[in-house]
This record gives sequence, structure tokens and C-alpha cells, in this order.
Amino acid sequence: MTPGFNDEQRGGDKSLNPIYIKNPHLDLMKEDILYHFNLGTATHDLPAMFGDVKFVCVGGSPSRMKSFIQFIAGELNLGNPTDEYPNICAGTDRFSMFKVGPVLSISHGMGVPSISIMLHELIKLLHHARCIDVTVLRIGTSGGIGLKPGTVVITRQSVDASFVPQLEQIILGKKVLRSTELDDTLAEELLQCSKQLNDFETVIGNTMCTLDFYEGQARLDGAFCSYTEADKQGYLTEAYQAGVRNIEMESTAFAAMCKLSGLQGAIVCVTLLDRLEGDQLTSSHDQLHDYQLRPQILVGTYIKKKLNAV
Ligand SMILES: O=P(O)(O)O[C@H]1O[C@H](CO)[C@@H](O)[C@H]1O
Ligand SMILES: O=c1cc[nH]c(=O)[nH]1
Repeated sequence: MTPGFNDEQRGGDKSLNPIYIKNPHLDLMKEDILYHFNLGTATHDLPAMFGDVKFVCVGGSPSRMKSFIQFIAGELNLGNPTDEYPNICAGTDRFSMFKVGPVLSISHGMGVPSISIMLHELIKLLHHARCIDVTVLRIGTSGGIGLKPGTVVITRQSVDASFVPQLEQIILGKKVLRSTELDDTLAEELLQCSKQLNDFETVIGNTMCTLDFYEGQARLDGAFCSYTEADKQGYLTEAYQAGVRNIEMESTAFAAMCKLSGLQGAIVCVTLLDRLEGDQLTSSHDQLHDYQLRPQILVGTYIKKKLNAV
């Protein structure tokens, strides 16, 4: 039996938000192997390892997620930022996972298929561990539209490449559309947090999720390109008019899967360049590193504030 979460285990308190698993087959399985995490219900005591998790921060790169756990450990006085934190998924090189106190930090690779695999296993992990009231935050990078590079965008709505707030998925050969609605209150709280920090520009806007970094994002510098600079500008201007302020590659899957599972979710991405001005990332390594820290600082401050308020 998979150790699922029910009302009784919640002590009857309906105000606590469980993780929703909508899969009757799981209950029939003797064990559940979370293959890409190298974890499983028969091999690991998931409630003991993860039962206290309240915040899960995710981002594409393993080194970013490792430095985030070091940063948050210092912020929460739970450890030293220079300490080494073990990779819980060390038995696999698909994803990296780190934990300090109630914060889990996981890499998700690039693109919707990769984050979608990670989120299936994360949602099951949180379910098996009987976690409640979990918030998931994507701390990422993106290309901005009409924003100064370094601006942080908190996603209001994640839209596809036609500016529609939906994730299109093929299941059993048929198109299934899923809503990408995010939590307005959480986005607003993060914006307020950034205003208090007063460290860098932050806006709330729509985020466009594409299936590719080059042609999918109207770049002129890929290996192939069949459109003009004017076509590119026309498309990005249309996106801007539809409320899009940044472009990345995971937000529709992130938003759809948070919504399906009842997890509170937010997407906080820094813009590395203004796509109306160019396509190549010409900023120095140090500048890009500084930009990448901004979502971490904002989300770290938010988590600290939330935990101190308890
Ligand atoms: O936010 P991170 O993880 O940096 O990911 C962004 O950067 C990658 C492309 O360079 C894409 O995966 C995009 O979503
Ligand atoms: O332009 C960019 C920069 C980062 N990530 C993206 O997906 N696009």
C-alpha cells in the first residue's frame, strides 16, 4: 500500500491543504519507485525524510539549486552557507535534490518534458511523505520583453506560444488542455516582499512558455531561421500587447501541475536580456550570475518571512 494522506491523518483539519494525487492505480501498487529521483516507498522512509517540507524551490540547473540551499540555510540560521549539503538524488544524474529544514531545492532540467517528469515524482513524493501546506516556487531565468535586463518577473499567467493560458498535452494520442492558472495572492505577496527588499526591479506579468529556445522564442541566431527581423519584432510586440513580459520554457507545465495537485505555486524569473534589443546573451558571466541570484534572494526572503510568522 502506498502511504497516502487522508482526513484522519490530517486530524480532521480541512484547513490544511493536502497534496492531491488523482491516480487510482497508485493504491494498487505494492511500492512506488520514483525512478528519476532514485527514491522509493519500499527503499526509503519518505515521511521521515520529507514529512516536514513546506517549501519546494525548483530551477533548471543543479548548481543553482545547490547554491540556493546553501543560501537559504544561512538565511534561516539552519546551517552555514559554506557547508556542503548532500545531493539526495546522488544515485542518479537526472535531477539534483537538496534539503535544509522545511526547504527542498530540486533541479528540473530544461523544457516542459523534463520539468513534467520531475513534478510527477515530486508530487508523489510529497503525497507519500504526507506533507501538508506545501508551496512550490520556480526560481528561474528568462528573456524579457520591454524590460531592463535584471528585472524580476513574477508570473500572473503562464501562456503558450499563442498567448493562451493553457498547457496542451497529448494523452493516449489525444490533445488534452490543462489550465495554467496561478495563485494571485501568492504573486502579490512576493511583489510586496520585493518592494520591501528594494534591491532590484520586480514586476508581475504574463510569462510565455515555449518548446524551444531559438525558433520557438523568435530568435534570429539559431541554426535555422526562416523569418525576418521585422517578423520577430511583430511577434514579440504582439506578445507584449497580450501582457507577456518574459519568455522561458517550463511555466505552463509548472502551473498546470500545481493546479492539478492543489499545490500553491509561483514562478519568479529574472530577465537576462531584453528580446526587443537582441537575442545573444552578451552580459558578462559575473553580471549573469548576479541576475540569477535575484529570484533566489526574493524567494529566500519570502520563505524567511513566512516561517518567522508561524
Ligand atoms: O529558468 P531556468 O531554469 O534557467 O530555465 C530557462 O533557461 C533555459 C534556457 O536557457 C530554459 O529551461 C528556460 O526556462
Ligand atoms: O532568452 C531566454 C533566456 C533564458 N531562458 C529562456 O528560455 N530564454
